[in-house]
Amino acid sequence: MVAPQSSTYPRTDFPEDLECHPLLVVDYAKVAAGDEQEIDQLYQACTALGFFYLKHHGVEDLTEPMFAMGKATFELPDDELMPFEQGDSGMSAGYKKAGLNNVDAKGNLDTVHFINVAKDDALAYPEVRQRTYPRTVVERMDTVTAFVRKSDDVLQTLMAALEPRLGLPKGTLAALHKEGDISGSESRCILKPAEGDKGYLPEGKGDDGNPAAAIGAHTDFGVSSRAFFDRRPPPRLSMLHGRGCGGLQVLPPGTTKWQHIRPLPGHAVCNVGDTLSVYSGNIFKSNIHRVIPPPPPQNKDPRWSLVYFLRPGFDQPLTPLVDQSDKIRAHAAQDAAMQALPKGETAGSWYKRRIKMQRVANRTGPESWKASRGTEHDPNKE
Ligand SMILES: O=C(O)CCC(=O)C(=O)O
Ligand SMILES: [Fe+2]
Repeated sequence: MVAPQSSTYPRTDFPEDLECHPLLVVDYAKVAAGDEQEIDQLYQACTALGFFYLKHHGVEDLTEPMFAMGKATFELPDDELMPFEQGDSGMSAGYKKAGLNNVDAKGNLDTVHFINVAKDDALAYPEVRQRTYPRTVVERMDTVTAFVRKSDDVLQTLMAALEPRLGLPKGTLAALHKEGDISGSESRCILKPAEGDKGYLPEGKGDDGNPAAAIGAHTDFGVSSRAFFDRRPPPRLSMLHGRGCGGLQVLPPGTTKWQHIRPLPGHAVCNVGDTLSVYSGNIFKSNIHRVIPPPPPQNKDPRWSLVYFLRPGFDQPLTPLVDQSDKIRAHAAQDAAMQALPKGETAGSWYKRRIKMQRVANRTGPESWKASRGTEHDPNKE
């Protein structure tokens, strides 16, 4: 069945009867208005799976122009795109061509294209703070700037609402994610092309004989709002927007079975990433997730998604905020993953190592894959 949601994007529906992992729903408008019950719900989501749906977030009208920017970019010929490829040195901003990242220890290749725009570049435009971008991005920088600005505000508001629950003084988390400090914060438009389309790559075979992932199992770095938070360190908060296409899966703690996240119209999927989890002393969870080819009939469609990743300034130490909160100190003291955190990491060193080690060009064997995960210190994660 073709869902009549967008005249420019006909697609099939996510299967109604497919079993999915339920997520708590958080109403952004209520959190922003200081509704204590809603903030409790947000706190609960961050301490359990670290993933939740976010509604009434105000980013709704900014997503289709971002997908249009992505479409124009991915249609460019390779000789125009490749000069902006993110490269093998640990930079995320830029174009990432499908097939240049690994998705598992075996060395299978990813099948998705990214166009990542650094918050630093979007907000400072026309000043170049990290790098330059293809003309399709530059021509639409006002679109990108609006999306980055709004998404960043949403995630900063959520973090600020959580500070009292963590026992943190007001403004502690904002200071770690300060505008103007060079960081890994970025917008990301993702395309997994349909079979036969430009840039399509078939998935390889995993160890279990099933198709390999399109994006391998990982946690996010900071805070994501794609539909919202991801799992696997480095730290962050993210916000994810889809176009109704499935394929995102989570591996709930203590289980071995990957579970689908159902795409819900108008809802972003948000998740806590590694940095926010570490700052909280692991009170908040950064959960492992991945993207697989969407369940039929959506496996015949192109898969589009859009994420905003909020990540701390590169120079910020990556360590639990034990001096600012007794609650965090007490939690970190009895948390095995926090005790095993590598010393001397910054948000930047953690992030760059992970980006770098998932690149095919830097693969030495299963150990380089492991070094890209960010969870190697954590006895509770694979
Ligand atoms: O496309 C998605 O649904 C998830 C993407 C993701 O997890 C990521 O880019 O970190
Ligand atoms: Fe992710």
